Amino acid sequence: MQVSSCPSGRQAPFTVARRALQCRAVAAPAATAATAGKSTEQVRVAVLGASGYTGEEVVRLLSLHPTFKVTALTGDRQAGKEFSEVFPHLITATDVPSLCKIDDVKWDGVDAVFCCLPHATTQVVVKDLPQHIKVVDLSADFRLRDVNSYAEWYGGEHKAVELQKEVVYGLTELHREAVKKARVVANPGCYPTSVQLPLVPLIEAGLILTEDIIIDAKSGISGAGRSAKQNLLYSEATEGINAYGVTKHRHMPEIEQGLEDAAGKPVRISFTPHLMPMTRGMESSCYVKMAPGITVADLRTCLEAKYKDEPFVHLLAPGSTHHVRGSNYNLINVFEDRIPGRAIVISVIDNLVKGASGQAIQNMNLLFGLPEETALLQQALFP
Ligand SMILES: NC(=O)C1=CN([C@@H]2O[C@H](COP(=O)(O)OP(=O)(O)OC[C@H]3O[C@@H](n4cnc5c(N)ncnc54)[C@H](OP(=O)(O)O)[C@@H]3O)[C@@H](O)[C@H]2O)C=CC1
Ligand SMILES: CC(=O)N[C@@H](CCC(=O)OP(=O)(O)O)C(=O)O
Repeated sequence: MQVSSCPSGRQAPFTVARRALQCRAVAAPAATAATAGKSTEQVRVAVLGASGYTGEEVVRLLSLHPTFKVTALTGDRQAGKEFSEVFPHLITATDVPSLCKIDDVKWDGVDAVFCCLPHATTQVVVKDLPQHIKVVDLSADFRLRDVNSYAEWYGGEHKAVELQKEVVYGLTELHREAVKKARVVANPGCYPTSVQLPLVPLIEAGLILTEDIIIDAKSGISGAGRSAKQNLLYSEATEGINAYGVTKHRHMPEIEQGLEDAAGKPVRISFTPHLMPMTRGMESSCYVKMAPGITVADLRTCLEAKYKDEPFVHLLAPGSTHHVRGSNYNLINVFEDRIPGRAIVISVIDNLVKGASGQAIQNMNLLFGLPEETALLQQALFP
């Protein structure tokens, strides 16, 4: 099967084109932001749920953003506190407002909202935001197009059915053009990001079969958020690996929605997530069956062609969470299985960055006409 005109074979490291893209992004002037049709120097940003892990990560990454200025931060139990009291490590984030309750935010002083609230809480908040505000929602509340599916997997009726119809699912590399035109973006879940980025192009190209996809995924503990839970106690999470949500994790319908769009037919996956004794990082090992006559070189050629100009997605050995820690990168690798006709696709991200806050900023940059990479080109922290 003809899959691409790109050279196949070895993993391609950075290309000249990518380097040029990255340099351009760093030099981008702040005055290019456009909001509600008018040019503006700064975009005023509210982070809802800023006392949680993803909210903190948005503020940390925005400390290097030339255009987005934080003008409101909310917390629930932590409301009333200085942000620096809750997160003393953010040395330069001293000019940000203190944490307030959502009801106390002055919305006419806000152009953009990063919504980092728990799911179910989010729908009611986002639905009532003034129309001039652009929103990237990090929760799962708007990710499933089918509100009945939402009710089934999240255990409650959808509370913003009309708004759901206009929301764009923002897996940036795959939905960039739709994101640019959106007002409200549903930021993908961390597991769905790590799985869809490698598998969607392979399914679209007809290179892998959709009948027999097995995903063995692992997440760092920060994936569960900052609030106290018994299974997250050091004594119960360290020195062990815990499979959870077996056969019923709520990221399954989200992954299937993306793979079904790519396949044009129903897809059922086998997906098992594991809680790993590490703070950050996510690794998804995807076991797939190749279409007749297809080789691993074809899979690699397809992914190289798809992502050759993308700043954040790279085909690179060997696929360790150490290589993406604190960064917005997704590293993918493809191996030939010992069982003939099968391949193993490994994908790693940082759950809090490409899996949440980094991708949210990537999407928000697009909503305001900014270079997508703005404030996101940090390399991974290693070791
Ligand atoms: N952690 C991750 O890796 C990822 C998380 N997500 C999603 O992002 C969202 C945020 O996750 P995360 O940051 O980890 O969660 P956290 O538990 O760390 O933070 C939740 C935040 O929401 C606030 N909050 C909680 N309940 C309410 C409420 N009833 N009203 C108003 N504010 C409230 C908390 O305030 P306070 O602490 O002051 O009480 C806190 O600021 C969730 O929907 C999560 O599923 C998505 C991808 C990855
Ligand atoms: C380790 C851990 O508990 N991870 C979370 C996923 C985090 C994420 O992306 O979740 P949302 O869909 O809620 O946004 C979980 O499995 O529920």
